[in-house]
Amino acid sequence: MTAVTTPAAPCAPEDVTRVACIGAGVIGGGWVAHFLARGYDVTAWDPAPDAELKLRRLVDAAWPALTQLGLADGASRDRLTVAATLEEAVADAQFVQESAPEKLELKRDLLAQLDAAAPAGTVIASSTSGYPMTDMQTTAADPGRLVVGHPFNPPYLIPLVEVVGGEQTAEHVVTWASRFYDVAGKSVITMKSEVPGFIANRLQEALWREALHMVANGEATVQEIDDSITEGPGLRWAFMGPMLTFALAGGEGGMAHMLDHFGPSLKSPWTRLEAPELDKKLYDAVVEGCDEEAAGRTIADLVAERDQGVIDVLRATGRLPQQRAQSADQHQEIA
Ligand SMILES: NC(=O)C1=CN([C@@H]2O[C@H](COP(=O)(O)OP(=O)(O)OC[C@H]3O[C@@H](n4cnc5c(N)ncnc54)[C@H](O)[C@@H]3O)[C@@H](O)[C@H]2O)C=CC1
Ligand SMILES: C[N+](C)(C)CC(=O)CC(=O)[O-]
Repeated sequence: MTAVTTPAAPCAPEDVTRVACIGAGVIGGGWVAHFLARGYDVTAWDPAPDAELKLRRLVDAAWPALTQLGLADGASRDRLTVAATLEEAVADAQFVQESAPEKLELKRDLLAQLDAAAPAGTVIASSTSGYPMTDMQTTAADPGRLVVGHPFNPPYLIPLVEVVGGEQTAEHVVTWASRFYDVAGKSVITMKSEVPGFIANRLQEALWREALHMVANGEATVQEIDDSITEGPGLRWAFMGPMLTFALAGGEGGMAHMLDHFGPSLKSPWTRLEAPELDKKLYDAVVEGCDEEAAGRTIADLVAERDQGVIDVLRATGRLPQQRAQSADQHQEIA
């Protein structure tokens, strides 16, 4: 990384009070809800004519879940402003989160525009699901302040953010962004190098590719694929990742025995490496399978069900923000 002329951020991550969210769809709207619930003043901008209506609807739908999680002091939906222009949105922002459509040219142009409009040094993060920042920062005057902050849907409930800079990102910007997300209540993985898809999407993509192969070949239905995860490995993955889970598959011998025992089967023809053609037949099969599985539940019903499910899992595994704070206090008392 080349830390060149990028100035320091206008304030420390702990002192940020004003955040701008650019692009207010599924993810941008989710970020808005998260930052409002954590007590920030949020200014949003989105070029779609109905964006404000949809954004306020999304925030209203998320608010009951956020209230259950525990709102920060002073948190209020009234602290959301929807700006008329991009320039107005970022004019006095202390942090900018970009969540526009996943199109490389659009991201390049938008990040350059944001760089031109935001106060010098303000860190600008992209929610991109997989573009390396190196490919997106090519036209900005100060590429050093651009960094990836990849969230998970919905950003107001799923803690993880993957932070990674591009070749031209200043190192102090990566550090600042990671600390800021941490202060803002997220769980941060700061990656040392750029990997397309980062860590989690690379893993999810492999699973997704195999699921599509099975649907395309009539080997499993959409419902069976979902059940195979929610009734199986998904239950373990909520609190123990695939590595440690498999270490337990080796019994007393742990991962070493697991590798000796099952390692050779990695060469068995279980996976199909190439992505399947997403032709009309497969497209329709996946869409219809999801409709069948939803069995009349609307997207709003499913969002509410998912939100409650995530909260229940966080609560059951001691990871609600108030539970984390309590356990930190207990550790301090013991020490
Ligand atoms: N949907 C998901 O599950 C996740 C998406 N992401 C990433 O978040 C970003 C946004 O994705 P979604 O929210 O799903 O898309 P979306 O389609 O729901 O929202 C995109 C929003 O950007 C607005 N927009 C269009 N042109 C724009 C421009 N030039 N400047 C600013 N806003 C513009 C649209 O009006 C729309 O409201 C993408 O980079 C995506 O890869 C990241 C994690 C998860
Ligand atoms: C579907 N997606 C690739 C945009 C998903 C993500 O990027 C993360 C998530 O929420 O799973």
